[in-house]
Amino acid sequence: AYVNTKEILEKASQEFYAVPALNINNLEFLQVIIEAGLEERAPVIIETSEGAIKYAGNGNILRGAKLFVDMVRAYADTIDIPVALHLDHGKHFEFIMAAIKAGYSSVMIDASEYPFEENLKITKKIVEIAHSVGVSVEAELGRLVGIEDNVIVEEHEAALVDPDEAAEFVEKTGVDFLAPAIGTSHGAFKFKGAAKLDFDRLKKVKNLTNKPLVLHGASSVPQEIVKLAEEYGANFKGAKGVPSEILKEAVRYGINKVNTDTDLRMAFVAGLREFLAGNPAEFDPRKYFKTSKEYVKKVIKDRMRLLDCANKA
Ligand SMILES: O=C(COP(=O)(O)O)NO
Ligand SMILES: [Ca+2]
Ligand code: NA
Ligand SMILES: [Zn+2]
Repeated sequence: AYVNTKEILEKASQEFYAVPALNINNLEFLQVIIEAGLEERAPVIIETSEGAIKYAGNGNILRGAKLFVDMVRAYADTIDIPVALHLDHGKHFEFIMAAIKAGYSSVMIDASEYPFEENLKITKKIVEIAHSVGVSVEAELGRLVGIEDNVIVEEHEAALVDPDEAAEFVEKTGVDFLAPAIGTSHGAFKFKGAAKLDFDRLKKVKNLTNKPLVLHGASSVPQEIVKLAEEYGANFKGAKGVPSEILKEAVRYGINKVNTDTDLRMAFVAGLREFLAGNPAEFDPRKYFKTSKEYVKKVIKDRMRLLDCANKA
């Protein structure tokens, strides 16, 4: 069934488990996410960035948004696990409105690069619009280090979430779920030194807001995938993600939505490289994505179990 993201996350927050939010750009990722959800009996949160919407619609934003809603609903309306579609890192009004108009379950308004008051004002406006038509809203406080949606956020600018600000922010905006920056970053090259998240801030944000919380930049960059891809010519030197143990701890302290994009991308390309190296004569796209899809599916199933949302559909 096609549901509102808030429904999935409120339940997760009550029962202290988390659901992976899985980014898609094409049909193949959607197919294996649905298969994984059905096999694990897990709720499914699918998300698309603004770039994915532009990509799918050949630059036409509303067409791209509608394409994803129609694809996701074609699956969701015919299966018995809950499925939600979320706009990830909505930064531009045009994309947020297109997602709402097309029928997304929820939208993120990411105004985290602005000062607090500005972020609050922008987020409040989006919440009013989205809530008026039953769409739920995610917002972000603090900034991730490293590359944030192809905007390089310098180390020194990286500002982790201020828990007291978070309480005021949630109170004044009415946002449904919140992404507190606690030390992660997007992409395959996280952390300068040892992987470390600020759990003290996380616990405070949870206690002060009592809202479902989102961890961005949560890919683990499994080393076996890195090695396999490198065996077939990839160059992923220095790739590093969030260790599983740290993810489990984050869930214990109140993270309920775990944004996962990089791990899916790396599994897909590792499978593609391996398949193409071993099948020089193959040119049927229903075949040469096979290994890629298997690897992506396994990453997703493992993560559903790790986050404890398996058998929670
Ligand atoms: O935060 C993410 C994904 O993060 P990763 O790059 O760690 O998969 N999407 O919004
Ligand atoms: Ca941001
Ligand atoms: Na998001
Ligand atoms: Zn993110």
